[in-house]
Amino acid sequence: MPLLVGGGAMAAAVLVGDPSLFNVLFCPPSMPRRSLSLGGKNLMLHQPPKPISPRLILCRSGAGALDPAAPEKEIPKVREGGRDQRKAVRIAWEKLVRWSRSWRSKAKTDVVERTKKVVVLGGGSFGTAMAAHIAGKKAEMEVLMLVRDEDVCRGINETHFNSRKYFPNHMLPENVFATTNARDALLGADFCLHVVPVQCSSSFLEGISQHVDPKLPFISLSKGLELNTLRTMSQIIPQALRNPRQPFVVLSGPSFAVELMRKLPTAMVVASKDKNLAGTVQQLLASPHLRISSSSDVIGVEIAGALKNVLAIAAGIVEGMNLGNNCMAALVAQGCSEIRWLATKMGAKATTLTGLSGSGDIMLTCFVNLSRNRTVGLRLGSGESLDDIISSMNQVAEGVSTAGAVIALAEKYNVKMPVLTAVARIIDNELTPKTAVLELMGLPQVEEV
Ligand SMILES: NC(=O)C1=CN([C@@H]2O[C@H](COP(=O)(O)OP(=O)(O)OC[C@H]3O[C@@H](n4cnc5c(N)ncnc54)[C@H](O)[C@@H]3O)[C@@H](O)[C@H]2O)C=CC1
Ligand SMILES: O=C(CO)COP(=O)(O)O
Repeated sequence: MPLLVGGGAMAAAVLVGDPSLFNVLFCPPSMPRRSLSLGGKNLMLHQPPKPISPRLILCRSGAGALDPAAPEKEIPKVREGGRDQRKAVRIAWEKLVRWSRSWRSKAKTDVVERTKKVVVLGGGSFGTAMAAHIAGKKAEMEVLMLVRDEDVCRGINETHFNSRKYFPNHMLPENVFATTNARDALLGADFCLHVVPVQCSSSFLEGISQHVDPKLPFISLSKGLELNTLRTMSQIIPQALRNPRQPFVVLSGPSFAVELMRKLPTAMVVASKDKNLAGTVQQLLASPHLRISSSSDVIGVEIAGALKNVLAIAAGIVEGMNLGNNCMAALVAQGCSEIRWLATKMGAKATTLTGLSGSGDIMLTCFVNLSRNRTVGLRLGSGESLDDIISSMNQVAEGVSTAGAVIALAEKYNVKMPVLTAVARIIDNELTPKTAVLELMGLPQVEEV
């Protein structure tokens, strides 16, 4: 008969299944009972033998938890060790600080020094936050936002606020300006930040391509896949500009615009096939409150950033349906696996998917209410229709369009993606959230891969 060690809630939950299947090994001192009544049966609870095999410890943790008679005289020794340990930790920290200082002393600052103008395509939430961030690096730098709306343009130039839809409480630096004229915006720019939603990026860029210098580095911040073509931004930008050599960098990671605007500590990653360009953009963007890592894994960063938005919708649905924390954790873990399966088949590195653009952004958007994609899911899970949700939103939720593209990609690469497919079916109004959950729970119990 199997031995169940521990008498807490987890053990009780296991026993509820079939108490007769277990012998219970009870761990004092927290539950000084000798018997437990479950399902009408009285179970005998045994004191653990001493010492107990660690293999038997199922549901208690913490040093000495299973040894109530741990000798008092050992305590001073632990305290001695504590002092030594604190010293070791201090030395390790000091080493880190020295390493960091020497690294910083070697860090180049010439990129910011020689940058005179940055153009930001897109005057929405993230475009505005990034414009303010870069402008904050050097007052003499001109940061020019290309926007569509004349009122927004006037507001930025005359009052230094982009307050029509975004950031009514955040004054922009004096060196942020706006224009509705693409030629003026792009003329003489050293870098271009692309922050236009993915689905309209291609037509938008085709319309301004005649003003784009073929050597102008494009830094893409848009996260998603184009619905019918399944293209990522690293494909959309050079194709729309008809220049396969347009310098390209993708910038991604956990970064809500509002927190960047408030200068809260944030970390992102830049990825480019051109290592020098990645390093240059890293220098351009890094600041005391924004850490920028670099990578060469463009496809990994792009796919992670696009798919996390679909997973965030799923997380919102779970929240909206009140399915609990166990369900949320299981769903997000499964979603992470699905993203890894697809992305690695497309050539992404597994390490990218556990980094800032993968796990980092998944944690942020799946678990934090500021996410618009999660909010879409939450409202779907609470019973609202997608049409009502979309028509009441004044900002983009990229996961809605990307969901359809993901399923086509999954088919192309022959990857099973139950959670992300369920999101696409719910968005297409072909499945209710409740049926989706029942069907997902009924899938075969398979080996973890
Ligand atoms: N807001 C955030 O916290 C973050 C957003 N992003 C990504 O940045 C991209 C943009 O997002 P937001 O700025 O937040 O969106 P938003 O909805 O706040 O703004 C979108 C901007 O794009 C413009 N736009 C829309 N359609 C257009 C078209 N056809 N042609 C030209 N411009 C058009 C709008 O006028 C608006 O200025 C998205 O791909 C998003 O995933 C990435 C990280 C963080
Ligand atoms: O990508 C984001 C943060 O990293 C923003 O997420 P949402 O588009 O869901 O708000």
